[in-house]
Amino acid sequence: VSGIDLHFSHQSTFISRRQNTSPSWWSHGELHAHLNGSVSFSTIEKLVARKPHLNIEHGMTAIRSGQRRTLDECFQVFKVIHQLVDTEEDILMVAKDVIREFAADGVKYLELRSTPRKEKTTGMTKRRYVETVIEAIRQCKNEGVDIEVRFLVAVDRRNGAEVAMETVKLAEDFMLSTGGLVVGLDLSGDPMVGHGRDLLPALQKAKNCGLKLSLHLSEVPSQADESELLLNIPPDRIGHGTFLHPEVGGSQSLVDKVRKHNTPLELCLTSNVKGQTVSSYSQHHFLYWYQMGHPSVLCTDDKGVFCTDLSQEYQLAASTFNLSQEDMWTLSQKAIDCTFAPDLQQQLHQKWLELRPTLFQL
Ligand SMILES: CC(C)=CCNc1ncnc2c1ncn2[C@@H]1O[C@H](COP(=O)(O)O)[C@@H](O)[C@H]1O
Ligand SMILES: [Zn+2]
Repeated sequence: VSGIDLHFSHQSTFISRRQNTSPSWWSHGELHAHLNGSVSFSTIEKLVARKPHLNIEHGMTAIRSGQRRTLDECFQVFKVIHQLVDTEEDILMVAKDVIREFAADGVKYLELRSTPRKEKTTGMTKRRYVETVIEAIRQCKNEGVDIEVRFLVAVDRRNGAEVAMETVKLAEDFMLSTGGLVVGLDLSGDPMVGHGRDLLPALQKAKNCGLKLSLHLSEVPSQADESELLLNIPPDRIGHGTFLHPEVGGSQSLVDKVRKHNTPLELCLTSNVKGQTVSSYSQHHFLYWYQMGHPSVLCTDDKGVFCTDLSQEYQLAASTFNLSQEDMWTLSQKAIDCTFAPDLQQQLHQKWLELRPTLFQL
């Protein structure tokens, strides 16, 4: 059975089971979600209706079950979505929809990340971009959506050192002015473009001013030197880390650095399989790190683009690696210790314990 077949069959199991039970599977913390990659089908439809002249169809914004794309093709998808999301109204709608959808999936703690964008044609500035996401988080809170949301400002590696430094300053301003809603900085973007050495001063500055750092590292095989360098900062979490270990062309020295600092990994099964950096679910590096007892957190990456959600990622991990409900519960519980909101951790642990009995009735 190929990974994709597995994916498909689990999706049906997941849907039929979910109809009869509480929406919460193992209680969820989502720590790696790019805002514009998380836009659902129904939100895309609303955006397309607002901008019919763009002639964008849903097939251009999502990679369905059974489909795989090269990394390059995946990054083209983000360009299409960015065309659809280019005003403050769009950002507000997209962010609120994404937050509500994670909540409906049972996610109780969400760290969203997004790259501030300036759009000349609509007058949107990077500052207004971040303010609008913060506004969406506040509105959801006021509307009683049952989820805690924090925000990471993202640096797109393609834009170079100067933009990275500006983004860090913006993130620092918002960290200080939002009462703790902005908690960190993400480094993402096409891993084939740019080099982390140029971004080191900006990342270092972010760390020094108290922003937590989550860096996409070794997402492709050619990044070993960059990872050596960036792991010295050290980051507070690692996105993907697909090619860190020696068996896939990384090195023991990289693994040792990650282990020395006990740096948690954010692992996104569907994203890596559909983006073809991992050949099948069973080959995913989740197993390598999980067997080592290293902190590993299941995440969606881009739930809209990859047509998944966090429950489905947990279900995939459980069936692919033969994990029990108790294992999954522990995995979900340990994710709490990896969040960038230490002020919430005690409260989240309490919430997870309260939800536990309902989860084991499945
Ligand atoms: C192509 C592929 C397999 C994607 C998954 N892996 C990724 N690797 C690096 N950066 C990413 C990935 N997914 C999303 N992003 C970043 O998130 C952005 C979209 O969300 P946003 O506009 O920042 O709100 C993309 O433009 C890109 O900068
Ligand atoms: Zn990512």
